[in-house]
Amino acid sequence: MRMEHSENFKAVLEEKTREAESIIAAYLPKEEGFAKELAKAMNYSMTAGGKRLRPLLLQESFRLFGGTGEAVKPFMAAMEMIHTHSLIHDDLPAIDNDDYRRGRKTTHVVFGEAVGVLAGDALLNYAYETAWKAFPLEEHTDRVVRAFGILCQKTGISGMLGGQSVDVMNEKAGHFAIDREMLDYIYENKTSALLEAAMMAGAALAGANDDDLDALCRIASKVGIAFQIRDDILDVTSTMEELGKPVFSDEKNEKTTYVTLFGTDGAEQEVKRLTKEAVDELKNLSCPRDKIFLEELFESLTSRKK
Ligand SMILES: CC(C)=CCC/C(C)=C/COP(=O)(O)OP(=O)(O)O
Ligand SMILES: C=C(C)CCOP(=O)(O)OP(=O)(O)O
Repeated sequence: MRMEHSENFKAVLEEKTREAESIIAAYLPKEEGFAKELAKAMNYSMTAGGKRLRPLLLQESFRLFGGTGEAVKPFMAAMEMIHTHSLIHDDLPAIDNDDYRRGRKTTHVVFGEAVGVLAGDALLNYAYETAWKAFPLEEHTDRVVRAFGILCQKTGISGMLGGQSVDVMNEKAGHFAIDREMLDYIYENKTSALLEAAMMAGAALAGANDDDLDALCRIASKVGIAFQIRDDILDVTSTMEELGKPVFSDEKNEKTTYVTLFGTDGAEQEVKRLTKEAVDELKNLSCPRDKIFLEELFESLTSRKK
């Protein structure tokens, strides 16, 4: 049976999301000068809302390992910039060709395709420029170096971009052309890699050791795959009003997903199994602070309605 979320969890989540929003807002590029249109396009999607999951995970694992200080803030903003870059590019005509995201017309629809491509690129680059601002904020600069390396590695060919490149092949292949091993590679990389980056970078900034980082990587990997499978399920069961993005997008692009391979019930079973494994491993993780919020967050994410 799924855990019912406490009223307290909902209130704490809202408060933490609001805090993440204000931290992100403080690092957005200024809309001025000749490149004003580019900054506007970058900020258009960054300010459209969204769950702010990756900054929340980063902040929470920083807290779990007793992190203090300000260096976590630019990293939180950087995580959301990387994620938002990925959404802007994912929606482009050359990839999913979707017109709505976060309840608004997509960036390329509003600003044109060229500015859409550039806004995605600029956000990815600005993410590193932003994370770099953590150096003067933390006296243990080795921690910042480590977190920075994690961000770079999990975003590129050995992470998100590697996964997305195979997902693009998936789109061209038609239903059932992709087997489970390849699908797991796609989900592990296009989706889990950023959750892993968030949890590992947060813990690295707090001074966690290699074993802790490995454990967080395994946990975030499972949560990420479950999160992506839930996204597949919502694509065929929810509505555009609820999600703020088009439904049946996977079908339109003839993508193989957990739903096409195993049906909605089979996909649900996988979400439950992965969530349980992630929560169990989190319970076994030894860290100085309580893990209750994170456990409830995992449960809420994988059973989410949007
Ligand atoms: C570098 C790029 C472009 C990365 C994209 C990463 C990603 C997880 C996109 C969303 O996947 P999706 O297409 O399954 O989800 P949605 O339903 O949100 O479009
Ligand atoms: C990985 C996937 C499924 C892309 C959407 O991510 P989110 O569902 O976290 O999107 P926002 O809330 O940030 O808009």
